[in-house]
Amino acid sequence: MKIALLGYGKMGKTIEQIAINRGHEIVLKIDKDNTDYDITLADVAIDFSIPNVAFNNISNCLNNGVPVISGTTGWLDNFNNAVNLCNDKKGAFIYASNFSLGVNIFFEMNKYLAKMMSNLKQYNVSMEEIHHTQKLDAPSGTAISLANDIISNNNNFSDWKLNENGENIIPITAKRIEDVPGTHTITYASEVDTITIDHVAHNRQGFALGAVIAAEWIIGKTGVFTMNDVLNIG
Ligand SMILES: NC(=O)C1=CN([C@@H]2O[C@H](COP(=O)(O)OP(=O)(O)OC[C@H]3O[C@@H](n4cnc5c(N)ncnc54)[C@H](O)[C@@H]3O)[C@@H](O)[C@H]2O)C=CC1
Ligand SMILES: O=C(O)C1=N[C@H](C(=O)O)C[C@H](O)C1
Repeated sequence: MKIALLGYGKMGKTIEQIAINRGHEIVLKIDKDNTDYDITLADVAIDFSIPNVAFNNISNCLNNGVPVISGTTGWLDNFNNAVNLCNDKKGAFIYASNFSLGVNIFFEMNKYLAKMMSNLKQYNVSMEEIHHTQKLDAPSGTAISLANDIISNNNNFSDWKLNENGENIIPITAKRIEDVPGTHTITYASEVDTITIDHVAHNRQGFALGAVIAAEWIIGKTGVFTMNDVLNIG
């Protein structure tokens, strides 16, 4: 498979190693100094870039009939536009706030726990995410997915806020610490006890492998998909 890497930073480079080990060819490595390219050279594109260029990258792929996987976070104001463009062009597109198998299992655990806690109003939920200091967005895309899944599965919470508490609000704290690949913790606390679940990434390999598996899976398909479709969980 001929792969275009849209974004050749920490994730782009990790994806490159895994893709080559799985027998794929990297035909384009695009970064901020190299944005003039012919996307039709690729069978599939993998976008791990920056929030304000992700939608342009995705649109360019969809307008040229190239299936696209995007892991870039912080651009979701344009998500519905990407979905509409994909449907108009009969293209293929997957966005995931987190491509790792472990986090996708964690997403399911979070939904299950949120549902279980729905009748237990004595518990307040909160979330903490920790990432490296170069991260541009806060809260993380993964934290937003987790919060939205709690809201969909638990009647006690209707919104999330960064560093803000309030009735029916899930407060999210974002910490930035050198070299942390990604840690997410969800806490339900009552006066008598605390229940905590967490996911700790040890490196970026899990995210990158999931993105390459998604790219392999999407070839020949039409539509907007999620990692649940790829991994067949949930
Ligand atoms: N969904 C997931 O599983 C994961 C998502 N991420 C997200 O992926 C994104 C990238 O993360 P990192 O690789 O750690 O960041 P990074 O800062 O190391 O790399 C970003 C790259 O984007 C490039 N870039 C800038 N302008 C561009 C343009 N116009 N076209 C193409 N590339 C351009 C930069 O030159 C750089 O190479 C972030 O949004 C991060 O939150 C990161 C890890 C996992
Ligand atoms: O920027 C990162 O590094 C990560 N970003 C994603 C997010 O915002 O959730 C996924 C992962 O946690 C690493």
